[in-house]
Amino acid sequence: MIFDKLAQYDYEQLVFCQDEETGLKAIIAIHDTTLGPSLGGLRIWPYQSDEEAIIDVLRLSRGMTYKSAISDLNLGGGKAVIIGDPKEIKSEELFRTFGRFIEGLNGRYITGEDVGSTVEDMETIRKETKYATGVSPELGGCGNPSPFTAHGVYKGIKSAALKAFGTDDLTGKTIAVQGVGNVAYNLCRKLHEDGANLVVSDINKDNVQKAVTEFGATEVDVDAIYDVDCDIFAPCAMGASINDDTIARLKAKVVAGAANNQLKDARHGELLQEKGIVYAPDYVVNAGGIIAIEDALHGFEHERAMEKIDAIYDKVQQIFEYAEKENVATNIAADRLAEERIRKAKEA
Ligand SMILES: NC(=O)C1=CN([C@@H]2O[C@H](COP(=O)(O)OP(=O)(O)OC[C@H]3O[C@@H](n4cnc5c(N)ncnc54)[C@H](O)[C@@H]3O)[C@@H](O)[C@H]2O)C=CC1
Ligand SMILES: CC(C)CC(=O)C(=O)O
Repeated sequence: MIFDKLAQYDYEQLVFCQDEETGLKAIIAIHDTTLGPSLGGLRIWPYQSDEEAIIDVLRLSRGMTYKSAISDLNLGGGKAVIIGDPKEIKSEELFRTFGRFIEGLNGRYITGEDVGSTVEDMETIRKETKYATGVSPELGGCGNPSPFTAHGVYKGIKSAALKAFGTDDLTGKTIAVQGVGNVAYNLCRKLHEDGANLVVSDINKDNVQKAVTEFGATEVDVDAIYDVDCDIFAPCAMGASINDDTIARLKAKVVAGAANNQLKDARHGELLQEKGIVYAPDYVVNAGGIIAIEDALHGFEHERAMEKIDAIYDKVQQIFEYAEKENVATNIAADRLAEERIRKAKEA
């Protein structure tokens, strides 16, 4: 059954890591290393079952293959999950044990931050392996990738706004932001500075309060975010938030945000298109973090990284043009362009 899952999207490797003493239960998924070593963050999450964790890490690792391919990075797709509540499970020894598992893969998988993991955690893992990124500038890293991701998402939102509204000026636009964690906090600051009206939801009330106080955001209940009368919907929490139920409720003309795997299934990109909603594919607009991390692999230069992240704006336009020309939904257009790059690399 596991092999059927791996064969479905041609995953290379799935690694289960267990350590009784520290309580470590981790899974590393390596989807594709055609373009280079697999790189993707570590998610720490209290999955309800092993099955749920496997599905998440597989979906996330495949997304990383496409993200690096479309972003012109020489990296493959991988991701890791640790099963557990990040507020309870963390310890130096747990991360060091995990680091030794990564070291055992000899560079086939490089880790970084995702939901539940921090710069400090990466630095602990780094004590056991050099294949841990997103570490502080003193250690040669780019630091927390979230502000870089936020910058790319901001550029992606503007690019999608140009397509939907004929202008990328966000002044007076109402933007509903689902989840105001590390990435969305930085994103909200930029949107607020541009004069957008923010409506936010989060299961974490402290995060909501910060956005309300600092950016004048309006709070809505977690489920009510889909019904907000807004111009732009920015999913910045967990995956699969764009599905049959929510698409029917959305009033926005644009969907663009930080979350990985926003579409429950590929067909939901087509449903958005049918509804006249401009969708900026998730892995295109949220690539700022991995672009900064990749830059740091060659000696981090902030300005150079920001320039590469700025290019997300044009990349999104390029995808819209391809989608129009080929008469396909924007998520399909992005997939095809990413797959084309991988195919060419295989043939070379
Ligand atoms: N941190 C990064 O650089 C990157 C993050 N991403 C993706 O962006 C998303 C956000 O990442 P981060 O900001 O780093 O994580 P985070 O954990 O700091 O933020 C996520 C926020 O979403 C909230 N949340 C969870 N479930 C929710 C729900 N049902 N409704 C509303 N809020 C909910 C959490 O309470 C938290 O505040 C994730 O999908 C992540 O995989 C993608 C690329 C890079
Ligand atoms: C290390 C991260 C910024 C890369 C990643 O996992 C992602 O983009 O989702």
